[in-house]
Amino acid sequence: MRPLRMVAPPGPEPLLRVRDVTLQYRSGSATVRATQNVSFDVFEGDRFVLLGPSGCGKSSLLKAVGGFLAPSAGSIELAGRTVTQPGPDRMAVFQEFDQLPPWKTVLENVMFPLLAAGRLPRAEARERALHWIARVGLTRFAGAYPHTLSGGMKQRVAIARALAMQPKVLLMDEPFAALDALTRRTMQEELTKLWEEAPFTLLFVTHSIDEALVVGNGILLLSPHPGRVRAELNSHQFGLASGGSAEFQAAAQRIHDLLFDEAPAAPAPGERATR
Ligand SMILES: Nc1ncnc2c1ncn2[C@@H]1O[C@H](COP(=O)(O)OP(=O)(O)OP(=O)(O)O)[C@@H](O)[C@H]1O
Repeated sequence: MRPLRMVAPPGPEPLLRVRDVTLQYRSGSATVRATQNVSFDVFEGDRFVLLGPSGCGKSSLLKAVGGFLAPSAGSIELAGRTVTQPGPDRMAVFQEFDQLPPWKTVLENVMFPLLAAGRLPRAEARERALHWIARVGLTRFAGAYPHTLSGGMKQRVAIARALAMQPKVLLMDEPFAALDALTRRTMQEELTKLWEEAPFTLLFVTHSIDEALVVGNGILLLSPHPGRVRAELNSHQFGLASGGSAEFQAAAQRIHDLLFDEAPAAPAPGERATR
């Protein structure tokens, strides 16, 4: 299938520029190729989703943007600088609930990166952390330890901790995948609301088509292992309320077909086929 791409409007420079990135792992004498020649741009304030089947290299791409995995070919630039190592300008939220040190309270967890990065003196770090804890609705739990919180609450702490750092880009790797369906929906809603209150730039990995449509304003579809770009779609018209609509269902079906090669990919309005 030929990849589809949005017709790029002339505009500002991308904040994140990923170009022809091939990622591979070496274990002993074997080499595992995770992605091949993947390119995409993320602009400031985008909610950009990487969507694809298990093993297509979504997490590896996020790791590479995070600076934890060097491309074997291609380049990654953030704000015009080549990414070569991790940095506090890229904070990550993972799926695992144990990403919060259990011996630190919610407040201490959110303050920790601010202090470790030397961003703020303690009093200001505390004030900033309390602000973000309030933004995610956990003020009453500021003194609680992670083991006393539900999965959704732990993810909210992780989001507060990341956003308190005011990263250039927030990296989220299937952050809601381990939650029950209702909580997952609530978390998608809360994340979207946080973004609407004060937009940030998001790079979000999921293998749920519905989640991609709700969370993202742009979606990169990746082919199965090793991941190559299959299509890039605009999804800004969808919010949580549109979940059951015919338009939403049609978009979900179209993505499904593109991902699994089950229908000829006639370009939709605003898209064009490229090589
Ligand atoms: N540390 C590693 N060492 C060797 N191979 C790895 C490593 N991490 C990932 N891989 C391989 O790279 C490929 C891409 O993995 P990755 O986790 O990036 O995919 P994914 O799309 O995020 O999958 P999932 O949705 O299942 O998390 C897979 O074949 C995987 O087995």
